[in-house]
Amino acid sequence: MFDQTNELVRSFCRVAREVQDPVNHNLRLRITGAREESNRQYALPTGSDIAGLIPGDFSAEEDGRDIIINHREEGLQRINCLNPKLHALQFPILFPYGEDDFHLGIKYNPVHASLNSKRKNAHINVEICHKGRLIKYLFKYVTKQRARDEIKQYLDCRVLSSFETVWRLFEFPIHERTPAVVCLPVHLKDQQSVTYNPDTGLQSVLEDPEKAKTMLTEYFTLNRVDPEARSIPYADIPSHYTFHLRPKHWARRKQGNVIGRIVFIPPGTTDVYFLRLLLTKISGATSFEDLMTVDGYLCKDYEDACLRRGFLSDDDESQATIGEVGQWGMPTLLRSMFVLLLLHSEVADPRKLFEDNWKLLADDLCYQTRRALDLQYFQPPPEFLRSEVLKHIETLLHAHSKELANYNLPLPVRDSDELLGNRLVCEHLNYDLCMQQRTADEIFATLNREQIEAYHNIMESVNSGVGRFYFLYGHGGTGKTYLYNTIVAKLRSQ
Ligand SMILES: Nc1ncnc2c1ncn2[C@@H]1O[C@H](COP(=O)(O)OP(=O)(O)OP(=O)(O)O)[C@@H](O)[C@H]1O
Repeated sequence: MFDQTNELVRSFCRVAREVQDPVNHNLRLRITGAREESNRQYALPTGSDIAGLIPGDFSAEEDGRDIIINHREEGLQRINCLNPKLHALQFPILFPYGEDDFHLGIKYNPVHASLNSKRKNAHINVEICHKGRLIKYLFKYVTKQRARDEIKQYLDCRVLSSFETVWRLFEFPIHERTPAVVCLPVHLKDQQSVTYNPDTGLQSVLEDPEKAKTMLTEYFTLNRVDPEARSIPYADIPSHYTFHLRPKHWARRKQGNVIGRIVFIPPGTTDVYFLRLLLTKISGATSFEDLMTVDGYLCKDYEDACLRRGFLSDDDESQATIGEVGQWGMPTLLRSMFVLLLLHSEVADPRKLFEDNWKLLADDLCYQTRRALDLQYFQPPPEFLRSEVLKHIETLLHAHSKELANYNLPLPVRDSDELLGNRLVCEHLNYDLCMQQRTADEIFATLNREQIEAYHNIMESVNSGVGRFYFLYGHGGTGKTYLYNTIVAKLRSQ
């Protein structure tokens, strides 16, 4: 592949052939950076910036990253490390087309690259360049990545580890997403986003019928022409149809497992939120007006249509919204959204909505409490977390001049630290449940017959709530503490 695609390799091979000929004894190959402007991602990289690409042992006699060529007549000739062709010579597998350096959109032929690496043709350049240590180094620097700020260097594409190089050359998957998700837009009539070239002029944008088409408008068109599509909700359309861009239209899906997701619109009074709500509930709409029409009556807006269809009479939609956002949103977002719902969405029973969802809204508070108390495994009591959520909601409501009482929500316990109980008790409750369970299981397996008998007696009393009083006695060193520890670990794990 290098012979065919890499200009530098071709030049070297040509010169190599020529120098075999005694007539061309004094032939000279010179590489010049004649390019006026470079499309490289990083100009003139320094050694410290490309820690992974410095060949050699960093020893005193190190000759930098220059390439040395042994010319028959003139002896050793140096190609300076600032020559932009250097990378293509040093790392022919990374820059198979003789590119100057890494840059966005770098040409890459994975089929040829992997074939080449299998055939090991990649060595040809290294031999010509007389840089044998390079091969050693490519493997050696696996353990020699001395990146100072690894994350930054990785993000800047400064470090390309040998694992990654091989991974990409062999086309192993970089990421996986199964099934593929198609994002479905929602917009009001004639309010879709349009991408256009500023040089073409706005009039031509307006006159282009394709610009007026979106997945949503074409969904309406599909419903007009395809009776089978009418039973499928907008969100499920990508599972059955694929969207083509030229011309824009939905066509029946022939293969592939794909799901659709309608873009999230925050709840509020915006019409587009209610349009989305209609699209999630109604199948087969043929136009925006069709969605707004209820029993032959054209409603004044989408909210009106939702009301007439009875979508806003209960809190199902609010519950579903919290449930949906709870899958991916942080609890802070959820709490803000809960308050937004209270403020704008006419929640019928705010108290029930709170009681059903407060645990979701408190997801981060357990962690925050642990950090505040510096007790890593402490499990705050539920009533404490519930009270903390209420405090957060109250603060958010205050920003809108509202009170918890306005929505019939319970009040938080003002001195909620009391709910946490005694600090010493908290410290004793600071244990990892899984670890306790493991310990209990491990020790239990080693108990002797008498210990097991005592264990079952005591545990039965605890589990049944009888609360008997036991006195464990025996000679010193006969395993009383051992048994006690087993029982404690078991009870703590519960
Ligand atoms: N079933 C068991 N399997 C393995 N080791 C055990 C078992 N029971 C007790 N041991 C070990 O025996 C030693 C003494 O046990 P332990 O300290 O529980 O005795 P004790 O009855 O509480 O002693 P003392 O009355 O002196 O406090 C400990 O090293 C403990 O790990």
